[in-house]
Amino acid sequence: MLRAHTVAQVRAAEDALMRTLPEGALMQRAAHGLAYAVLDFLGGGYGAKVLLQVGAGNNGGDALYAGAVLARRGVGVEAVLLAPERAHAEGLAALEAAYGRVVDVEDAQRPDVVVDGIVGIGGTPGLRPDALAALERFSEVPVVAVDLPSGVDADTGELAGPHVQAAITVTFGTHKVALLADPAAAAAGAVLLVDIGLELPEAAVEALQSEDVAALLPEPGGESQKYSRGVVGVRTGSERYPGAAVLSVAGAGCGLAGMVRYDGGATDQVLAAHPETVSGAGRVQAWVVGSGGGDQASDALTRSLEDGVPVVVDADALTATPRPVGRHAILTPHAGELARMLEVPREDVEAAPLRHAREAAAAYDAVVLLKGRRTVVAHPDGRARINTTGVPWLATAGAGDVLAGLVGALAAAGLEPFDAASAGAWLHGAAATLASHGGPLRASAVAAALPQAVRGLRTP
Ligand SMILES: NC(=O)C1=CN([C@@H]2O[C@H](COP(=O)(O)OP(=O)(O)OC[C@H]3O[C@@H](n4cnc5c(N)ncnc54)[C@H](OP(=O)(O)O)[C@@H]3O)[C@@H](O)[C@H]2O)[C@@H](O)CC1
Ligand SMILES: Nc1ncnc2c1ncn2[C@@H]1O[C@H](COP(=O)(O)OP(=O)(O)O)[C@@H](O)[C@H]1O
Ligand SMILES: [K+]
Repeated sequence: MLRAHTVAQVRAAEDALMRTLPEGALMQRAAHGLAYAVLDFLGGGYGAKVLLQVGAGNNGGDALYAGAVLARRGVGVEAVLLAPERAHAEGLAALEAAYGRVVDVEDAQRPDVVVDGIVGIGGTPGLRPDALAALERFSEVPVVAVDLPSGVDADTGELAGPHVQAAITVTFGTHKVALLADPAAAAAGAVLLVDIGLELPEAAVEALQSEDVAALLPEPGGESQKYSRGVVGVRTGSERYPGAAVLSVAGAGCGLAGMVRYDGGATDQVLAAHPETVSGAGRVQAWVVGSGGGDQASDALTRSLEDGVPVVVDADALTATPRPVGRHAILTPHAGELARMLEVPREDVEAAPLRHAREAAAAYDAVVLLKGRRTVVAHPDGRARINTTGVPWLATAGAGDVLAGLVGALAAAGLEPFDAASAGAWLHGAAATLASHGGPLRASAVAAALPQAVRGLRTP
């Protein structure tokens, strides 16, 4: 499991560890990890040029110490001090002892990499004008961010004005929430974690990794039969929107549940595309409702909720969902749908997806899966997972229908709603990556790639 912690949690863990270590040891660990990440990024040290942007706090200290390591490896290191009188004194001495140079930003040479040591977990979101001006001098040069891309809100993943756009972020001890949650996570680039030995409490936000998903997936045994593996019922689509039914059944029929029942208005099309589907109502272990359901979505939702089994609620059924609906429901809105449910502007949801998913989970007392580049799965008890698989090509019509069916299959197979939603999002993204091969994809291709994504988890 990849874990992200809040600033308060990180500070407490750092304080506890620092009491057991010689002065400055922790920063040395961080700075060495940072320096080697920069060397990797440069593909070697000798003859390369690095510019450090150094703020007044310990984030700047990390950059200065790393600069000293780089300078000793033959890198030409220059440092711009944004607050010269408050720059980390020992770090600055180390840099100068290694023949790194302090320069005014207008005198700096064009570097191969800018190291952003402006501000880390001690910052207020946004960037001050002097920091912004220093960054703009070499705006086309890739940035390695220290701990966080400066300017983002570490605990929420929200933005408040200008921020660094990094190629990579080298973070220390644990991920910060902003490195998982969009929109800030989109500013971090690839994230590298340097272990500095922190003992951390339960994470504020998690991201499932392949081994976590593998452990959650159902495993049929010799005694299994189709009913014991779980039956997923699908009440999606309509005469007007048969495609949504075909796609949600494609997701539900990924093979992780034992059987798919279809009980909606597009039976002929569903059976033509998926002959293994059983048509008509019957006993199920989870329902999927809403996608392409039009006017019938609300009725399908009401009937499905009466069964007391998990219900995946998508698209047209979302605004008809009672508040609270209860913990057997899994709501799967995109930002526009969640905005309508919470009666807020869509931009507000996009600017703060983690916060809005959590608010909705509390308001509905249900698991909420908010779709996006970084899909958020929020539990009403406050837990949250963020999905890191997928490719932008997945933003295509019908992809959400496949996801709803897949999550329904996992719930029918016995996963808790929170696990079904988060493992479903992971597999959906992994299947999209396989189907894409770096190019465009169709939603049906994502469904077709699901068995391969599952196989990939099972092959050591
Ligand atoms: N503690 C440890 O053992 C370890 C700590 N580590 C490292 O320390 C970092 C935390 O260091 P920190 O607490 O010194 O705060 P930090 O992030 O440098 O920011 C404070 C400075 O930024 C300034 N500033 C604020 N907002 C700003 C803005 N919007 N735009 C511009 N400037 C702004 C603010 O200025 P002021 O408000 O004082 O004028 C203040 O001077 C952490 O992220 C990690 O990198 C690692 O080495 C591991 C061991
Ligand atoms: N920029 C992006 N990068 C990766 N995945 C994305 C991005 N934008 C959206 N997605 C994913 O694409 C899917 C789109 O689903 P949705 O919006 O419900 O489409 P539809 O309603 O047409 O099926 C979701 O799984 C979502 O997480
Ligand atoms: K930084």
